[in-house]
Amino acid sequence: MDLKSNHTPVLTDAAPVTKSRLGVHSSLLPYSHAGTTFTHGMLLTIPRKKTGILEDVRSSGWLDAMKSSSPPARKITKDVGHGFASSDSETAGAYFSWLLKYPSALASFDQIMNYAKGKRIALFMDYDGTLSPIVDNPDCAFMSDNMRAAVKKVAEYFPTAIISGRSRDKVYQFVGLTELYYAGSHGMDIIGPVRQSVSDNHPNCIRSTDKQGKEVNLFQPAAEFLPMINEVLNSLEECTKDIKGAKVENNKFCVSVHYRNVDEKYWDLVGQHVHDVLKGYPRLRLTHGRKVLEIRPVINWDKGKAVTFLLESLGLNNCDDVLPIYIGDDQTDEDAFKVLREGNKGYGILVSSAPKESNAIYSLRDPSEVMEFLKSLVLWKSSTLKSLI
Ligand SMILES: O=P(O)(O)OC[C@H]1O[C@H](O[C@H]2O[C@H](CO)[C@@H](O)[C@H](O)[C@H]2O)[C@H](O)[C@@H](O)[C@@H]1O
Repeated sequence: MDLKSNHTPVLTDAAPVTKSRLGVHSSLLPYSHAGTTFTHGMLLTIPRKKTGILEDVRSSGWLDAMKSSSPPARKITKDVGHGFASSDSETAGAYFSWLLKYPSALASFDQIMNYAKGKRIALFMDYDGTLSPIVDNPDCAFMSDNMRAAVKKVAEYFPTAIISGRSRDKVYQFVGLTELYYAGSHGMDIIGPVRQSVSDNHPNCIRSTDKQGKEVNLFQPAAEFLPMINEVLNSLEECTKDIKGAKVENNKFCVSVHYRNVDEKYWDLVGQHVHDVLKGYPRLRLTHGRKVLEIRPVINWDKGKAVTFLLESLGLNNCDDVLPIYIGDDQTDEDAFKVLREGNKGYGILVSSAPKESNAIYSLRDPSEVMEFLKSLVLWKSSTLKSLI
């Protein structure tokens, strides 16, 4: 099948951020959210990425989007006494104001658990920037042993899945835990438990076996794009090979073009090459991640749909006694936050050390806070279970 045609490729952010919070049931909102109004002086200016038709790199403003796509590593510095170094009090002030809108999931832990009482929690997490810190070399984004132990423990108590932009195999190599469910390629490659109703509803869902020989449902809604993705991967590798620091990553149903290690004066060149290659592939689209351009098939599927798919596979979708929690740091995670927010289903938790607009309800500053949150979930659950004995 020839998937090419002559339309203009579209440059999109993964999810437009809904500004209104009224769609969220008040019982799900932290106290400071219900009808949040920022008083004068507390207003934040949060940089938004540009969206639009992919035109010329320099004229369309998407070079700006490339520039603003990842907060500097240490924008907010911790200090033992009050949490921030005094030298950056303005940044710290902006962060604290932002926390009023996206309260810390650690500080609000009791409130979250209050809502979770009597409910079954299902946990979904992104990988890069959530379970592992952002590093310069994508091949070295290792998870710490402590984080692995925390994820392993949490998965003993709650159904847990990782939904990553990476290939499913790659994220499994990094995490190495058999007790989780994995979705790669931004949710376009999912292994979930066998459930007949799910395979009946999704034509591309087939019965398969996982690495341990266990029967599973394998769902790859973009399978037909594989030859096209491989073609684009080769072209992108070829045209960026002379740009120092550029790296093209094969994420199976998606391709990432990293420019984190490219001298800023060549970023537009990276963007222009991606643009030129994509001109011939209108059925592929481009999104911005953290110092990365992500190319993926134009299909009606994203991390939000992957969450719903996994909930269905686990027999947990549309159940009043289920509380899904999704933790992620990147633009593509917004789709998942949105699904939970709009369906009044559960909590999105944004991992960010810098203020940014999000569909999440809570926030955590960095992967170390994610680990604390996971440990707190385990403690809460084990003490709840003990109290029942
Ligand atoms: O959905 P995710 O699991 O968050 O995947 C999004 C991208 O993550 C990776 O890139 C990011 O992390 C790298 C390692 O820390 C970093 O070097 C890079 O700058 C970040 O953008 C992954 O390598 C990409 O393929 C994913 O698209």
